[in-house]
Amino acid sequence: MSKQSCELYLITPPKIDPDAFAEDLAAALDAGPVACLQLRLKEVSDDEIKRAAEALLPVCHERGVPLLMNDRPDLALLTGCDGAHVGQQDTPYEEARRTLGDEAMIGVTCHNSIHLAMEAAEAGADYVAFGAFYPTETKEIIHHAEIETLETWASFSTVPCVAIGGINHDNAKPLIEAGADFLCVITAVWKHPEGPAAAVKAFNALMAST
Ligand SMILES: Cc1ncc(COP(=O)(O)OP(=O)(O)O)c(N)n1
Ligand SMILES: Cc1ncsc1CCOP(=O)(O)O
Ligand SMILES: [Mg+2]
Repeated sequence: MSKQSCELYLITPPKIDPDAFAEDLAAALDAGPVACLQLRLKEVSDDEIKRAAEALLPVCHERGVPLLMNDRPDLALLTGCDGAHVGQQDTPYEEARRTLGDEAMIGVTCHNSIHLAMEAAEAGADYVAFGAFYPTETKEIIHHAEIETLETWASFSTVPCVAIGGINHDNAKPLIEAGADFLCVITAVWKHPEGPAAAVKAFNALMAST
């Protein structure tokens, strides 16, 4: 079967008990293809992030799923993550690349800006992320993204683009149709009423049929 053109990119819930979450994660990853997981824990100690990475790395790697560290290329290196995601206020892309080396996967937040995305892509980013597309309770949103930005990006760049922000099964289709290579999701997977595995299945069914 050929690979579908849009894939699911998961981020961890904002707060986790690493050992308990490792079980939810295993169930989610076993439910269908997931391209990548990002470990995103804000306002916790480095030790907590390291403990979480230790618990989640084997779950991801046993299933061939790369684990990216949010914000902290230094901790990505220390814990053996496969890469990092950096925002415009975080470690600059070039420094992240120097820290992690050529093989690492590094993504960059570009809000709604083709200009930022071109800078990131020219510098060597593995993907550019646009968002937030829809209202979200996960993060206070300053930058809102338009679906046309995905279309514009997809029309001329071969660097993959990620769509993020309030994405759920009911609002995802236009993002897929606009050319998003990845849908990045938190709430609609981890808080799905039927559980994360059902959510992963439903996203994959939607992406396969769009
Ligand atoms: C895939 C992806 N896209 C965007 C973000 C947001 O990054 P940033 O703007 O640095 O905000 P925080 O996530 O650090 O609060 C992301 N993490 N992942
Ligand atoms: C980290 C981040 N960056 C832009 S929106 C967002 C949160 C996405 O979470 P959710 O899928 O719960 O809306
Ligand atoms: Mg950040």
